[in-house]
Amino acid sequence: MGSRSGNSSPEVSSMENNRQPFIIGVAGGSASGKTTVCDIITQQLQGQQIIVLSQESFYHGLSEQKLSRVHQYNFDHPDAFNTKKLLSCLMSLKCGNEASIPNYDFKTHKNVLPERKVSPSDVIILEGILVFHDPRIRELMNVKLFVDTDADVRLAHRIYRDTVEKGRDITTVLEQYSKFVKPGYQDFIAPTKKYADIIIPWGRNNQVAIDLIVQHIKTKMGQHDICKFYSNLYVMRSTFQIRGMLTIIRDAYTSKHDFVFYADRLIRLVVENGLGHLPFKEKQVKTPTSAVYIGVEFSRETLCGVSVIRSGESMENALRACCKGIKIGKILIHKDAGEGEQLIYQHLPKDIAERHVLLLDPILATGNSAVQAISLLLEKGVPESNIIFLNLISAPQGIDMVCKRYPRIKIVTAEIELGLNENCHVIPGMGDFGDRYFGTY
Ligand SMILES: O=P(O)(O)OC[C@H]1O[C@H](OP(=O)(O)OP(=O)(O)O)[C@H](O)[C@@H]1O
Repeated sequence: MGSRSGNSSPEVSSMENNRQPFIIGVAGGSASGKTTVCDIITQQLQGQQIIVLSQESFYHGLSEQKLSRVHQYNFDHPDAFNTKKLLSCLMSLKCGNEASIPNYDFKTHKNVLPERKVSPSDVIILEGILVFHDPRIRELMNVKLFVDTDADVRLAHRIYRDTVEKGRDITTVLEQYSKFVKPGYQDFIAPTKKYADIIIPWGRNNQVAIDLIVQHIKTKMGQHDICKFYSNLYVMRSTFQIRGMLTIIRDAYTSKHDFVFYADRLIRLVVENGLGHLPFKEKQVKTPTSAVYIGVEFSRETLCGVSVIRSGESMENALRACCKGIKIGKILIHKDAGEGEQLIYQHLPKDIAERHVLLLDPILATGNSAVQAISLLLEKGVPESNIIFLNLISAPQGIDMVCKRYPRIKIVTAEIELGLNENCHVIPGMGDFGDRYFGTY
């Protein structure tokens, strides 16, 4: 039983990873304004190659029998869509290959040939009433938006669209609405709202919501791009819990007590995540039901922590809680505007060269402190590949500096920042972490 890398993230080669597009899902009820949202996003993401796919292209063509009773056909049910085909097209584009998109004709309700050939692009926007319904499709999306429009507004849009623009008669439109559209929304579409990263309360002039969405997408795209570039950078999978905690500790008005509480919770998650990158050995145990469980075992003797004083010390408790009795060394780096960073204190385990090192510092800004700390560890004989740098937030500039200089160390972070301001402070950041955590402001 050999020792293996316990990397929990999917291993994707950087070549494959480099071609992966950024996928935005836009869901919402019929006539909710999805197309307008897609248009605005497309306009604002200038400079990117963007393709917009509509779930409607993936409607199953109707047989003659179904066509003869087309008014009885439920176009608002998940089974109306060829989800298998949609999944294969998205997978193909995600892997950097061309995809063949069906050509659904709304007049004849048939798929007509030829299919539309779509080339891989930087961004794919997939819009449709039920694009969040299938978990496999949701899983492929980098950002999920739900356009939340009041039912009466949606109905009014739909009546206008179907009568004025499509020439249908009002009685049929209303019948279809009460029989299929409304129940379809309640049964299948509204329940997918919970999967959205952002719920857009829609109105024609909702500029604030749009600005926020575009900023969020740009941030996520920045993260996506930098992750594509550096295969040794691991950004924790974002959940509402994690974003909620980050929202609290980024908020300038959060009390010291809450700051410490939520920073500790997040730090614990980052530490657990970092531990997932350590080597492990397979281990079999017998369970109380006398069954055999084939698990894994980590070797604690070959591990230590090193905190960068002072903010890094806030991460020590979490590491101790996860690894009882772990040795933790310390490094103090003094920042001097004139002379740059200087190492002024170090206390490290004597046998550090034989250990895997979890380097602790909650903020990666310019990367200067991290470079000082890492170069000391290398001087002490720690192999570069044995260093895992754990932090809460990382600026792209710091990531660039560390990853370029030390391509074999791993960085585990909860979120990537927009950048640095003129004072080299992380933006949006969370202020001076040490001051807020230790209450020294
Ligand atoms: O990537 P860099 O540009 O080097 O900046 C990151 C450093 O800045 C912060 O420490 P700070 O100087 O605020 O000291 P403190 O931890 O003592 O508060 C942080 O904890 C890092 O150590």
